[in-house]
Amino acid sequence: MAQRVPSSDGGSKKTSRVRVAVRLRPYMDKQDDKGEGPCVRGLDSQNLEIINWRNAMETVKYHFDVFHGEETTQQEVFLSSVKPILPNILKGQNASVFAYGPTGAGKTHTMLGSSEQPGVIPRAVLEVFNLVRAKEGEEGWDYSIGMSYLEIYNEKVLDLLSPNSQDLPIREDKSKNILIPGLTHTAVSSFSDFEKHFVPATLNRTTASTKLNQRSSRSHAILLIKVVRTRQDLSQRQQTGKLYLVDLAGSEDNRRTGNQGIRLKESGAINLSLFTLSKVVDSLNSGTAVRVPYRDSKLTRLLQDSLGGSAHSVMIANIAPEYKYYFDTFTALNFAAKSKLIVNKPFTCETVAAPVLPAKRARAEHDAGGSGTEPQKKKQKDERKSEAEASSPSAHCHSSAEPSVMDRLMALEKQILSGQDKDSLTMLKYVAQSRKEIEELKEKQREFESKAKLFDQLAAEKSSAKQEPAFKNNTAPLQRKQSNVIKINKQQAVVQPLQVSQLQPLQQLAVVRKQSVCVKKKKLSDALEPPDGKENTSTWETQLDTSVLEQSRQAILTVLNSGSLKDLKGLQQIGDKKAKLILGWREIHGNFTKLEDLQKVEGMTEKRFSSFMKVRKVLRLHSQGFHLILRKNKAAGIKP
Ligand SMILES: Nc1ncnc2c1ncn2[C@@H]1O[C@H](COP(=O)(O)OP(=O)(O)OP(=O)(O)O)[C@@H](O)[C@H]1O
Repeated sequence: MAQRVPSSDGGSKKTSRVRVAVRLRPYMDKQDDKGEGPCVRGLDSQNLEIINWRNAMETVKYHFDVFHGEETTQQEVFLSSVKPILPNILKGQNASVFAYGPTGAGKTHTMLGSSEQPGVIPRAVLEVFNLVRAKEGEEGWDYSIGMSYLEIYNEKVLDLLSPNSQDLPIREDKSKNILIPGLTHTAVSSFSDFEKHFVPATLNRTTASTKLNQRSSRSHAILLIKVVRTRQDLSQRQQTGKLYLVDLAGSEDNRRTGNQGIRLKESGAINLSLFTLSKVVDSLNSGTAVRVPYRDSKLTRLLQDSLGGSAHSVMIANIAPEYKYYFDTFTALNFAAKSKLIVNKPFTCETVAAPVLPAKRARAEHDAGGSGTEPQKKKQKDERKSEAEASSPSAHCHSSAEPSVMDRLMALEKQILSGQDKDSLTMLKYVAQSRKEIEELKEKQREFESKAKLFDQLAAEKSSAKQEPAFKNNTAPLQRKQSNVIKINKQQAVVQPLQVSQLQPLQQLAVVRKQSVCVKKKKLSDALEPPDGKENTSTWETQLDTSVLEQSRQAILTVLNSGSLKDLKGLQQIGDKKAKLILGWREIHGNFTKLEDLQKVEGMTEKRFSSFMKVRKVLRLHSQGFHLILRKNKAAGIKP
């Protein structure tokens, strides 16, 4: 059985963190039915800015390992973000590349691409074959390559190489390797052999048309490439390196996708697993969590040995520039900003087995992933050799569904082999930059807080003075174009607080309290709002049961920390805008530790906060008073 052993090249001592690249897809006019222009744009190779949804005159800046702008080619994405991690697989280490982002933002384009523009998957697999070919015979190792391909659809693990299979279980062995018993693992001897299996299997992936994407991926597609290297001497040492290439399903806002029925169910499963992924990222990020919730979704369970644990990971967060993707883009950027702080510890997955009889050996290999018997391996090796020897593209003729892919990849291969990989130096820079980036994140947080203060001041003074943009660029400021449709929507979105109807019974309550509890003969509303406008808590708050108050505070705190947009809007005096502000604050700062933290949320002035608290207390009084009325009426024989 494969075991984790310290990497001979010292890999276990080094740490490598998840590299985060952000890719902005080109602006697609037809997707922007309101013609509002882009809401996000790149500043340089690592920075981008997005319009601040709280104030369209401002932008929020983000810094990532790499920013791929709209013009970036598939090859550039591969060279800078993926190619550098691939050699680790040949050393028995794990690597993973996953594309994250809202539906329609370009994940499948990035991972799979098209026959004209092949994406990360075909390029990475081709590169693995090239690396193996270059190593073969050297250093006394034999190599074999195998593949599995699966999708997670509605929380079911389905084998794309064997499409009629049932939901497969996910297991973990003693050495914490993730295994999927029953999953097809096919030995592949060449790139064309890989393509023969991969292309038809891709068509088995569950896709459907949604309002936002005509061919939307409804599942997480995970391609596993396993490289097994076996020592040529009698020691039988074997190392297994895994490469996960993951095209995640898009994060979706069902109000925009218009999903219903089965689409809605799929969407629920997609969002749940992505939510768990973000929780896993959060836990890993904080570094303090006792339990990382990998087991809460199939996706995170499967990625367990490639995220936050053992693998060299790259996340490509895909974003779209159209305004209608704004909220998803903002969420994706915040998710990605968290992910870049995860630290992975590379390990080598190696077995040291006693020499075994050929039959037993074949079985052991089958159990470890079906990397093939000795004659099979020889065949693979021969095939790889003959492929290497072949010089003309016609030598690579194959029966795949899309032959042009192969020709283009052959041309690509030549290009890559002759080109210079500038990325190794860049990789070194990232290590030195990590500390700096943490500081920058803190700085960004401080910036947010000072902006929030400024906003409060301005709101308080009701100043009509024009606000300065938060980030000055030489380029024209990024501003949202006016759209009539938006104006109408905004009006529709205004939620009128039900103050009159909910505060109405309070008068009765105050009277009841006066009679039954014998408190000061003072109107409750007077106590809540004394003439000087200051809250006189000592006169009325002390009349309440403090434990009830505390329970109430805790309940609100729970909603603030874990409530959805809808839950937040369910709180009195929290409308759509404020609920979003709270979500935004939570996204950036984490949980509220006490209710008073709410005042840190933009727009939540001291006065507003105090009136928010008053309503809470009033409602609590209301409920206490209501029970008192019931009790009193019951005693007097009055039916409710
Ligand atoms: N960088 C790009 N250059 C050109 N076209 C792109 C780019 N990125 C995406 N597209 C196009 O945008 C559309 C949506 O992209 P894609 O299907 O890859 O999105 P997705 O994020 O995978 O969506 P879903 O999650 O719904 O599957 C496609 O037509 C794709 O060709």
